[in-house]
Amino acid sequence: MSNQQHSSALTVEDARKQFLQQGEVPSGIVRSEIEDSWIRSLEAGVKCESPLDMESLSRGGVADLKDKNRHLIEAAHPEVKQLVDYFAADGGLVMLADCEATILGVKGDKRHLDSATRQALETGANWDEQLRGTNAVGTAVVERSPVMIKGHEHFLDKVGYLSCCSAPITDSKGELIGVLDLTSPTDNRELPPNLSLVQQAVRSIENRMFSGQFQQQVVLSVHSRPEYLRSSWQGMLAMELDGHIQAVNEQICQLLGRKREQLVGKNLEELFGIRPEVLLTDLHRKQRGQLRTRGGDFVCELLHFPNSFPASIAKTPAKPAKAKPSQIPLSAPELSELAGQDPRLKKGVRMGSRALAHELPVLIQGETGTGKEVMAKSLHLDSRRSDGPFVAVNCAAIPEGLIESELFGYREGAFTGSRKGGMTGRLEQAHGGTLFLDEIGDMPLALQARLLRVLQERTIAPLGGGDEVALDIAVICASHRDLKSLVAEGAFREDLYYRLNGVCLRIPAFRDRTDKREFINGFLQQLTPDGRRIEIDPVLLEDLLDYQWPGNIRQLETTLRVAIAFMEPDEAIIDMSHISDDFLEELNQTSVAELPDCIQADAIGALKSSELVAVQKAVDQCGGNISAAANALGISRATLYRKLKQLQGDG
Ligand SMILES: Nc1ncnc2c1ncn2[C@@H]1O[C@H](COP(=O)(O)OP(=O)(O)OP(=O)(O)O)[C@@H](O)[C@H]1O
Repeated sequence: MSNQQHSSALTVEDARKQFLQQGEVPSGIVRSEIEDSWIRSLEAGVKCESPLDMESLSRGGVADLKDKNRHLIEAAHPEVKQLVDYFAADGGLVMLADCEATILGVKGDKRHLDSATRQALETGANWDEQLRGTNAVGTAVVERSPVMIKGHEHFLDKVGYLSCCSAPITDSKGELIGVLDLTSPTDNRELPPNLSLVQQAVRSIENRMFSGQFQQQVVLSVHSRPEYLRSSWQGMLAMELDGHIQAVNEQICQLLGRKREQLVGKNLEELFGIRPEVLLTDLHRKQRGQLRTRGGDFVCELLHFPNSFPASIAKTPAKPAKAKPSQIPLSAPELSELAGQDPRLKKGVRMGSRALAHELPVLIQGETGTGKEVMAKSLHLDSRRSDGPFVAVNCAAIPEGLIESELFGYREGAFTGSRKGGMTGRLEQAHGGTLFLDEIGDMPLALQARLLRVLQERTIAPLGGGDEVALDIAVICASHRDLKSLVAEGAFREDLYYRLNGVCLRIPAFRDRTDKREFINGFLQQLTPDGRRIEIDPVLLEDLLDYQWPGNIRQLETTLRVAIAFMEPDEAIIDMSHISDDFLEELNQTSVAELPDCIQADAIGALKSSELVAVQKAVDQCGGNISAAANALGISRATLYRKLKQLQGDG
């Protein structure tokens, strides 16, 4: 009988016994990673027959452990919850461990476990491979890769009835920070632990932590296929506004076929041949950008843009907000500053502030990026509730199935999978302060009725019953959609519309503001990092004033920030050279589009045929007067300026 035939008749348990007796693992029975782990376990002196006695941590010890790993625990919460919902009903457990294989939390159905295992899987128990031998959590820590350990592949006899899958969780530097694990009894044929499920959950956790860590940077979602953008398979890249790459996730390294150190510290342009301001303008205007490499093309979307408010204009409440000690103090401009010099806005701000003072709700309407949320914050900070919390809920961003519990909260045991201790809803969190309901037009109809009742009665009854809680809140709502039309279409309750619409404050689109020039100049100073005095070239400023600004102040902010980032330290004037080609193109289109058709055709034709020579000639003929030359050529000053730059570059 050949060795191979002999060994294939062996069970994993036999193979392990044989290994322990003879010091060699019979071939063909277990995977090489199990064999390696058995050898390590033996060398560490672990005994297969050892009991599962675990030293349990004191309460203080558990609290310290959780505190040390709180970012991981918080980031993993949604995936742990989802896996528990999916997995626990069939006897599965979901575990989170730290980077040393110490359990941070176990959720799910423990009925299938014997009492020793139950105790060994408490928070604080350590599953280091050196102590417990081959096990999914401990072995994943050693291997730094996902592992599945089935039945008697475990080194300890006592856990031979379990099957487990673990995947390591790493931070933005690729360092191990924890392990996620799915465990169930081996005889569970319904839902055996699934390695790809754990890996997918881990990618989502890592991506969430990545986004949270780079609040002051631009964060991009990158993939070769657009359908994978913003998914757990997305590549992620965090960079400064000048394109300096701060961090990348593992997926982008795999997509690009590069190591982390070949990407971090490099410049976007160096890697992808695109200037950051060009990419950012694309992302802003078209929501999507393209990154080209020799290995192929990638698409990207903007996940995060650096936090907007410059400290210089931030108004911070005198006393810290009550909501949570760790909360970042709310900042927003003074109301007078916000209104600027636009008479409609000034009136709106005055009315909004009075409405809140008289306990009336405020409805803010305006196009996207006009500053509805900023306005809500400023109104709150100006109100008598400024010391209380400001709680913002974006009704469009919360999945329909979650919005009810998110808003109204629930009591413990309200439904299967509900959190222990229940959850305080956002309405209750806003008690003593202001509730800001953004994109209220997207609230499902069924919930509109519930919200109406809360606003009428000023009390709230969380899901799952219990006492009603009195609410003292100011309510500000916002929508970029016309709520009146939604009412007419039957998509928004009329009674709620009238209840919310104490005062309707319409923020004008930026292009319609009468104080654009002052606003741009003032805003520029606020955005300038070190108090440097910066001006905009008068030719460029005129073009900016003529532009339509479909993304309103948000788009203006990006444009100015990008321009500032591209100024040399000794430059004091922003001109066309600091503006991306794409955005210049748009400025031109606006200008050319304003010309009569025949002149437009002439201008474009002239430009294409005679090119730069004609440009130089026109400028010379006009004695160097750019505006006059642009007029003569029938093109905008922006285009002319760019052509001149090209000429100078060529010369
Ligand atoms: N008056 C202002 N002064 C300075 N910055 C502003 C002002 N108004 C808005 N912004 C900036 O513009 C951006 C968009 O503002 P905000 O999110 O309040 O707009 P919004 O109307 O609520 O947008 P959306 O409808 O897309 O949610 C933010 O980055 C904000 O900092």
